[in-house]
Amino acid sequence: MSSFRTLDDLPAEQRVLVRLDLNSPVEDGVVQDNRRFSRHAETVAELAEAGHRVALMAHQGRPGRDTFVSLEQHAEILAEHAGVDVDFVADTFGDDALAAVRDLDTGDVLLLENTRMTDDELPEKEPEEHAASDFVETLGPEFDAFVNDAYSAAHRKHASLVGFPLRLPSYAGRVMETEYEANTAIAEREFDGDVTMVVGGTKATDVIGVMEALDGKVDRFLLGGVAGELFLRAAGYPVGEDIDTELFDEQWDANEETIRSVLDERRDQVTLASDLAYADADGERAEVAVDDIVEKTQSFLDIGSDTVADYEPVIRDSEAVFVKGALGVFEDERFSVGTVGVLEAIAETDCFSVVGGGDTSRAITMYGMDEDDFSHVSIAGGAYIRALTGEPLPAVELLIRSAERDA
Ligand SMILES: Nc1ncnc2c1ncn2[C@@H]1O[C@H](COP(=O)(O)OP(=O)(O)O)[C@@H](O)[C@H]1O
Ligand SMILES: O=C(OP(=O)(O)O)[C@H](O)COP(=O)(O)O
Repeated sequence: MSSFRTLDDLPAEQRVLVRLDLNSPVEDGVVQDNRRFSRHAETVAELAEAGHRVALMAHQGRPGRDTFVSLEQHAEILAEHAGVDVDFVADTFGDDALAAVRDLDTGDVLLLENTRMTDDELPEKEPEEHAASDFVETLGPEFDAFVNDAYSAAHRKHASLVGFPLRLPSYAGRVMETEYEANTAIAEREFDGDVTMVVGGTKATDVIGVMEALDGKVDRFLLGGVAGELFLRAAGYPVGEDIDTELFDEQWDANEETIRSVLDERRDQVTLASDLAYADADGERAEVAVDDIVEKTQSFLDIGSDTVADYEPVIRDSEAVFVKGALGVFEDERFSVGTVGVLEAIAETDCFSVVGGGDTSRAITMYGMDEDDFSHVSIAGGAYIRALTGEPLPAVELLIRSAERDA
């Protein structure tokens, strides 16, 4: 079977360009520490200790969102976890970035600015087009090798993920290697009993896009979060439209056809919320049955308690449960009932369980649950459900192409 090279194959004393996924929750401008830092720190420490000259790239948020911030704080958090100094330069591939890269000595580590701050990074394009961008053509020649550790971003065809492997000998970092192996093994597993997928979160497009491809693998989908509201909207309920957010209408336009087709063709496999929660005039959690919503006047921020009670027995009767996305805004305790209720129900059973996503997996630690009660907790969300379909991840394919080219 074709495979990629790992750090075990990396020659000594390289100038290495490394892609991490440090995309993190940001609260009031403050980047929140999470498992992505501790996991990537292992790769960074290994490269520094081996005496390579290390320049790191990563993205944070999406342009236009509150989470789209500089990586300056990320350098400090990563340094603490890795136990090595991590310098930061507020530039992606301009003169300041090139000067800092050329200044690297053996064992030094430098973090470049948020890759999404260069226009060349987004949107999705073919690898050949990205490889010909100014970003890749300028930065690439400064290095001997490219290491991709960003498994959780490997479903994206962005310049920093698929452009550099066409220019440089490329290797998988330790996180890429272990997450790829774990998620591939999970995708290949067969289950005799029912397989349930809990679908929520804000990145509805990522999950809705793979629901059809998971046909035959997943018996039942339990819906919540933004994705769940979009399904309720398709079923005729006046929810899932933007009031103060930009989460719904754009994703509705992109996914309406697929949602309607999923509902037409496999309505009995999809369970929608029967009630939703919102903040009332006093700021208290209030719940309403979806049948009683006549007009959309407020934002819904969680599934309701009756829905949690509907979902619990389905989880108890499942042989495997996959979670992608939170069922509500669990960071606010008032709206944690759905996410925590469902995760606790999973933890109490002995079913095979996987919880994925940078944000969603954080609920486990935030609410004092034990990670050992789940079979696998992945720092990847969209990449892990794409892997479940058996479809290749673009950035992984490019690592394999690089190994084949240099064989
Ligand atoms: N109804 C909702 N409205 C707004 N945000 C929601 C809602 N339900 C869940 N969320 C948010 O979804 C986020 C997780 O979504 P997403 O980024 O898609 O997942 P992950 O990063 O875990 O892959 C959580 O941080 C939670 O606050
Ligand atoms: O956090 C990520 O994905 P995830 O939320 O599916 O785990 C990745 O960093 C990809 O980020 P993106 O979904 O803005 O391209």
